[in-house]
Formats: sequence, structure tokens, C-alpha cells
Amino acid sequence: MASSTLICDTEPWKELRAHVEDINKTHLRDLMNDTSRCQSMMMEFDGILLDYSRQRATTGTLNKLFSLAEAARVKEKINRMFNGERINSTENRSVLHVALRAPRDAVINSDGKNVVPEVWQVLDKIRDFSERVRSGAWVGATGKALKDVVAIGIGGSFLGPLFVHTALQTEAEAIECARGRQLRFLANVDPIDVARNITGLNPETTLVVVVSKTFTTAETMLNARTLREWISSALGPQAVAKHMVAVSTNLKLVEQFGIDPNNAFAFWDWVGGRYSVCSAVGVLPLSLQYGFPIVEKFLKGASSVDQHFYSAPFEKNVPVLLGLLSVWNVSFLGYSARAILPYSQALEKFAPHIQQVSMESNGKGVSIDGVPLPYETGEIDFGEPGTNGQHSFYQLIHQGRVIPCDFIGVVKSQQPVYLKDEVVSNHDELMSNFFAQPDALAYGKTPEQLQKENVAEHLVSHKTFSGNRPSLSILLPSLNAYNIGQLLAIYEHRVAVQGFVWGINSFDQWGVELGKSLASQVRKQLHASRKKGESVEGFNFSTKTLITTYLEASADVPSDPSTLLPKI
Ligand SMILES: O=P(O)(O)OC[C@H]1O[C@](O)(CO)[C@@H](O)[C@@H]1O
Repeated sequence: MASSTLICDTEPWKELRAHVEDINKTHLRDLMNDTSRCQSMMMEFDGILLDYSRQRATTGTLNKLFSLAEAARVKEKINRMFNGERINSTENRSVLHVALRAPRDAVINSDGKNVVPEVWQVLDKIRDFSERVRSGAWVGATGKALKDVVAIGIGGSFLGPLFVHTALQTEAEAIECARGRQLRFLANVDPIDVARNITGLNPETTLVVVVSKTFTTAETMLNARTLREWISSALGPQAVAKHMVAVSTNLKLVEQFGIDPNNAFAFWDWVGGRYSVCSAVGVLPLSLQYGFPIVEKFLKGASSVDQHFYSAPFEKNVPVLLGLLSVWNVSFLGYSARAILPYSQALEKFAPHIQQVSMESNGKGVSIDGVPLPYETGEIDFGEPGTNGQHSFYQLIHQGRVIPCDFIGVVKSQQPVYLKDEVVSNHDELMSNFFAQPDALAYGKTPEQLQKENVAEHLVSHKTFSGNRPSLSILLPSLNAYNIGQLLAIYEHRVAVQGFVWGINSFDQWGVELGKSLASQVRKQLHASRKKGESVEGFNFSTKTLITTYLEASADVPSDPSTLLPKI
């Protein structure tokens, strides 16, 4: 396929389009009767069981998807990514988050230079620093050990670390290592988030980690200035050096902000924000909370998937299979959303993280060459842990719109509970739902079944489930740092595969810029109106009215406030 040819103009795409008609002839409940088909749609990798037999697909569909991957040159694109080529062409950058978790002796080149040694230089610096903070060798301005950490950051500088932290919080080894320590995340520019995060913390025993790839993000910088004020108003300006450190690619701005460059932890422009959890962005706060050895296990789990993704044949390659099936669902079956449903409360922040990884990566309107696309890319990702979601939005998934679901289950609970009078453990109860839901979606319930159950005639249509709703199941052996790393990398690479097939740049995010620049125009107006009484100009009628109403109704804000920090 020539680089300017769109994937929708290739034969495999056209064949898949035609193949939809074949698939529409067979209900999933009939596909599920074919045991050899089901067997061929299950695989095991490094302790993880993947079951995609409840996709609306046959082995024929998969073969066609492999041809599509060939037409899209997916293998070549994976190789180019791992070889450090500048596949993020609109930003002229390589995409090397895999180097962040590569073993110390690996060789991964960017611009002819092996980047692995500098990755490990930063990891070693984090290990050393986090050990000093945790052991009390590094103390705050008043000589007290720093037991609490507030990590300030947003988007990719927040969601990944929050997901991993939340997932580890109740894991036995992690609990032991985190004893007496707290890790909090301040993301939103909303002052309420500041108030909630500093409540109950003592600046004397708190370390603030400012996390920003660019060190220019408006929300993060305002929150960083706010917490700098919180520290210096309590302990004096000289305390900032002991209580604030940074993670960034922009060490110059870190220094200008007033953070000692020795206390800055670098990463590189070849790490996309949403792919940065394995850089100092995640590794530093998580090591402060849990110790470096646990975080190293997380990196190893991700690295294991990286190697698998790079080397396994597509027929047995978890991220490739998942990515191709998502393309099938979105581009051919017309399902534009995907539900991420972990049956583990520890994974409650997984869907929010994957929302950014997936939607910021693949929500694009043009090809990598800038050609407007005649097909849609990306999907709407959302999710909640089961069983909570079952009592919320599952109604729509069962009887309303068709939304392919990812069910993620865990064999061994982080916190098993066995009540002596109960038949099954609490975790068994949870997992009963994990096993039942995919079949409910696939098989549904027919009017005939309902009539046999003597359901009143006027209720039969209400109680009918059409079924034929696709899902896949991922069963993890347990939820420790290693498995969390595996899960992360599977989803990261799946998103890349989808983008490679759609022929887009999954590694830029120009779509976030317009809103930012309009906000900056509004910010200038608010300033001019408050300070100089200038009227609101240069906006359309609607925006002007909204801003004017806001200004008038909040005119009691002190015009020259002395610093007012939130209190709860
Ligand atoms: O780490 P930074 O530079 O503060 O950026 C935060 C986030 O902002 C974004 O650019 C989107 O606004 C994300 O891609 C990024 O993860």
C-alpha cells in the first residue's frame, strides 16, 4: 500500500465490509456452540488468559483482519516504533515509552543513540532519592521526615500514576511498604481540588512533586505556585528547596520556577504524556509511596508485554488481536463505544486512564499524511468496576445500544474475605458476575424462553434480551505490581495497533490546543475586567453574556487579595 493510500481503499478493508453481511447471519449464541472456534479464540500469555470467543467474529474474520494489518503495514510500524524512528511525524519525535521499562542491558536507539542507559540513570536517581525520603535521611526544613507526598500534574502527568497507585493501594506487599505514608494527586485547577488535597497535611512533613512534561501547563503551574505559597507561608521561602521536587523534560523551566535542578527528574520528548507513567512521572511518586522495588516489578510486567508485542506472531499477539478486534467493532460493525469493566475495585482508575490513552491517541480526523478521513477513528471509552456498573449503565448495554465490553477479572483477590456461613467467598461472589455478564450479553433471552417461564404476555417484549452483544474477557492471575504493568502495556499497544491500521498519528494531540488558547483569551479578559473595570469585548453574544454575568455575580472577590489559601 502506497503511504498516501487510505486503508479504506484496500482490498482487505473492502473484503471486511462485505464480510459483515456473513457475520450478521449468525447469532453469537450459535457461534458459541462451535467449541473448536471458541478454543481457537482463547490464548494464554505470561499468566494472563484472554478469551475473545464472544466477539462477533469467526476465524475467517480474523484472517481478514490479519490481511488488513498487512495492508496497513502494522508489523513494519511496530518495528519502526521500537527502532526509535520518528513516527510521531507532526511533532518530529520518536515514540519510545517501551524504553522506559526495558532491562538495563537492552539497546534501544533514538537518533543512533542507545537511550536505555539514561533511562536507568534517572531510575537509579529515583531509587536513591526515594530511599532517602522514605528512610528519613532526607528531611524537611524543620528537620522532620517527609511522610506525605502531593503529586501535582494533569492528563498524562496524573491519570496513569493515579491508576497504578489506586491499583496497588490494597495489595499486601504494597500496604506493608506504604505504611505511615500518604500519596495524593492534585490535578484540577479548581481550588476545591487544592483544598481537598492539602486538608489534613502538615507542610512540615509534606513533599510536593510537580509533574509536567512541558512545565507550562496552566493548571499544573497554578497549582504548583499555590502549593509553593502553602509551603513558604508556613515554613519560609527557603523551605521550597526541601519540600518541592519536579519531574519534567523542561529542566530549564523547573529551575526558573525555583526548584533545585538536582531535585529534578528528567524524561524525554520521545515519551508522550499519556504514555509516561513508566517514566519518572509515575515512578517517582510511586517509589516515594511504595519503594522502588515494587515499582520495578511494575516496569518488568510492562516490559514482558513489550517483548511479546514486538516478537509474537499476530495470531498469538495479545495487543495485536485486541487492536484488530477493536477496529472490526468500530469500523465494520459500527460500534463506536467500548466499555472497560474491571471486576476489581482496585482497578477503579483504569478506565479513566485508558480514556486518555485511547481517546487522545486515536480521536483524529486526518491520516498521518494530513488527508481527511472518510471513516471515523477512535472509540468512546468509558467504564466502572463491576459490579457497581451493573447497577448503573448496564441496562443500556443489555437492552439498548450495542457496546463491546472488556471484562477484566482477577483470580486471586488482593483482599479475600471468607465468611463462615457463606457458601462462596466474597471474591467468588464478585467473580460469579464476571463470568455471567458476558454470556448474558452474548446469548440474551428469547421470547420463547420467557413464555416457557410463564412470563405475562404484556411483559415478554420488555424482558427479552436480543443478545448478540460482543465482549472479551481478560483473566489476570492476581493484581500485583507486575500484573498491573502487564495490563497497562496491553492497552497502550492495543491503541497503537488501532492507530496503525487506521493510518493516523496516535502520538500527537493537536485537538487539545484550541480550547487552551480560547481559555487564555478569557483569562486575559477576566483580568482586565477585574483590575481595570474593562467591559467584556471580542466574544460572541452568548460567551459575552456568560462572562459578564459571572463577573457581576462574583464582584465581591477582593480586587487585590492577599494570598488566600483554601481551608476545610
Ligand atoms: O505534562 P504536561 O506537559 O503538563 O501536560 C499534561 C497533559 O496535557 C496534555 O497536553 C493535554 O492537554 C496531555 O497530552 C498531557 O498529558
